[in-house]
Amino acid sequence: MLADPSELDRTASNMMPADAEIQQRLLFLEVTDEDIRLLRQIHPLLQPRLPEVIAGFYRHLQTMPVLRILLKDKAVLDRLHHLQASYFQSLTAGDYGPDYVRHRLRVGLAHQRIGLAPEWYIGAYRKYLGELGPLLQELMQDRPGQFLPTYNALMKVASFDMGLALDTYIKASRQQLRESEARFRGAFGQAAVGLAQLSADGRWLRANRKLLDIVGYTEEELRGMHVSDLVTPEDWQIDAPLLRALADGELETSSREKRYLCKDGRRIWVKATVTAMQPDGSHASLVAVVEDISQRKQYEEELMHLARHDALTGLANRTLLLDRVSQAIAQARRSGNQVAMLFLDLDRFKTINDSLGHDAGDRVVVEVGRRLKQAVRDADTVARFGGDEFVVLMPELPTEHIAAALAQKILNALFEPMLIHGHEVAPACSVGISLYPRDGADGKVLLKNADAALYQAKAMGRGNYQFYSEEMNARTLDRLTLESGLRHAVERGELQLKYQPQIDLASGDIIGAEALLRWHPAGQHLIMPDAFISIAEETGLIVPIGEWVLRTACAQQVAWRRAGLPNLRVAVNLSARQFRQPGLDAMVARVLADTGCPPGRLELEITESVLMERPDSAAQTLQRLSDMGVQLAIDDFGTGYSSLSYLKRFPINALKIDRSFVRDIAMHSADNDDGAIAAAVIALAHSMGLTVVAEGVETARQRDFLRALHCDQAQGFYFSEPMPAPALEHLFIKGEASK
Ligand SMILES: Nc1nc2c(ncn2[C@@H]2O[C@@H]3COP(=O)(O)O[C@H]4[C@@H](O)[C@H](n5cnc6c(=O)[nH]c(N)nc65)O[C@@H]4COP(=O)(O)O[C@H]3[C@H]2O)c(=O)[nH]1
Repeated sequence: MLADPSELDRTASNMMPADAEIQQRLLFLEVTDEDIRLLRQIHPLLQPRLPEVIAGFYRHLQTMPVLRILLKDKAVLDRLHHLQASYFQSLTAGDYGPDYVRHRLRVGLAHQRIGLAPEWYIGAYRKYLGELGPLLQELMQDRPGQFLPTYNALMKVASFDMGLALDTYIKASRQQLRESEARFRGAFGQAAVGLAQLSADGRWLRANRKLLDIVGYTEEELRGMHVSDLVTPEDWQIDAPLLRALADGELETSSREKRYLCKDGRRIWVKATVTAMQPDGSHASLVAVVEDISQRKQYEEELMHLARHDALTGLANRTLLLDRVSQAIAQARRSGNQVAMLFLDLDRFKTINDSLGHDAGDRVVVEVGRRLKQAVRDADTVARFGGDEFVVLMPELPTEHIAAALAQKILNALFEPMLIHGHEVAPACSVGISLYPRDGADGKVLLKNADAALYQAKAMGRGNYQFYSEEMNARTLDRLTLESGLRHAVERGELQLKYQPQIDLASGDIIGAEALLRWHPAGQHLIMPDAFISIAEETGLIVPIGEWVLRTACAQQVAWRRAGLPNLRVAVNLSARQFRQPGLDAMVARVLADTGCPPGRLELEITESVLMERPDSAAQTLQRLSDMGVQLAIDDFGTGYSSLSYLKRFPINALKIDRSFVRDIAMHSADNDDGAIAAAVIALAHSMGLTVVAEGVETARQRDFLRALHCDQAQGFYFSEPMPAPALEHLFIKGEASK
């Protein structure tokens, strides 16, 4: 593209030599008045021939491929033609003052701008003079004696022109250099990234404002420093060979994220890209582009932390735990030690959540996390898997006794009550333990097996720990299998009821039995309710299953009566979902009518937390059931944080004291606080006309203790485990016989 004409004029004017210099040049070229006279004389003769000279000149230029490219644009060519014509007109006009010079500079500039290099320029002049020689000779045939002086005069002016043209090249190039340097200085100084020049051996030579801001040094301070002074020793170990490779030309560019040590002692993250400027020259200099990426690194670290930690407790999550397990296994493989995985969940978390709210649940989880951290060694990892599930990883375990000791320590730690929203909560937990290498070769298998052991610990009555054993595997069906199996459990006749006798503490007589559900899928082990009731709840399967339980238990009550047993009471558990199911009372009435069980011989057990979820509608449902004559009991009393006076609003008949409560009070003597509280609860319940049933009585001491407190009834392993209906019949008959 040809430059803007007014810009060309301006630049040409800026380049104008002083008048004295013009005179000096003409003098040196020996341009005389005689020369000017001769040129003026030939001037009119030359004019008609100029187009042919110019055309020949451009034809010549276009014989060179490189020039052909430059001149291919028609507009450029036309403009050059035009300039050339006016040039020729003034060449022999005999006026070589400032206007002439300005014009020459302008033509030179135009050529320089389109990239016509000086060597082509000089070649072009040679072409002119070569063409003009014979032309002059032809035009001056009548004055052959003047040919040489005229040609000589033409040569002098052409040389003057050539000098001016070369001036434009030199001055324009210098100007361009100055401009590009100014641009570079501007860009360098104001760049939004840190920029620096370094010597090949890594000394700082120059740095821009941004870099100085990043590192906190002044340019003078930095100039005396070496790159190794800014990086950490670990980073320098990596950087040193890279710097050598850059200086030796083996590497063009190196880009790394690393830490810089700032003047104020801070360590920041930067991305430094260092490029060798003359990789093959002996004096390579290096240019560094330095970006402060501390913020990005911080976000990355936070993201990384979030991705590997539980947000509520800050403990490791599953991903981080599995990572640590792999490390621990690799380490154990070398040392010959074992790795233990302790899987635990809280025994009463759902109750806490339901009765005290999710906020309280969260606080319990946080506190449990804190206690677990306190219980373990620094090298152990405590992870939370969401909900109330925690896992502790113990690497480098010389013997499994240490895992057992930690499990016991954890059980004790979580048994200690915590104060949440003014309530004393003792979440308690069960623990399942698996060991590498015995129980699995990788984290996932170890987790699965620790979970199976946990399941077993719960089935054994919670609040204890179990090591994994091979037989447990069969019992840990995964959830999906359970769910699909459960759908057909009723129709396939896989459900069974066991009955746990309930004893009148004063007389020792069996006065009733609690129906407890078991599921026995064909060809598999028996499955305990803890493993499937929650799935039945979530899927709604509890509604048909619950009806089956009620119907079977009521039918059993009638069968026992027919078999000659007294009018025993059957207790049946109602789950939360069942309790909220519309038409519950109608269903109960239908079952009672169908089976012939007297309503007063059926006791429905509802947990405290179910009542507290929606107390008003619960009261209405209970009232309808009570109106039918059905007995109502509050199950697991003591775990749900409701007060006795609160329960007054519900038409209930009995209170079942939770077995953890029974275990607590019986561990102490009657004159202790717990004993006093138990005595007060029983007395208060009596004053409200409620029967008190103690659950989970396991020892004679507990029985005696409860009897001394005037507790009415009890059930528990001490009297009998849950058993099939015929077994209960035998037990009853044996008891009668021994009277
Ligand atoms: N450590 C210890 N445990 C004792 C002792 N005496 C009895 N147990 C166990 O304590 C549980 C008492 O039942 P629950 O508190 O209603 O707790 C029941 C109840 O909430 C639920 N469940 C059982 N059957 C049904 C059912 O038909 N419907 C509904 N909705 N839930 C049921 O499953 C829970 C667990 O039932 P099971 O595994 O049969 O566990 C039974 C019983 O075997 C003792 O002395 N020591």
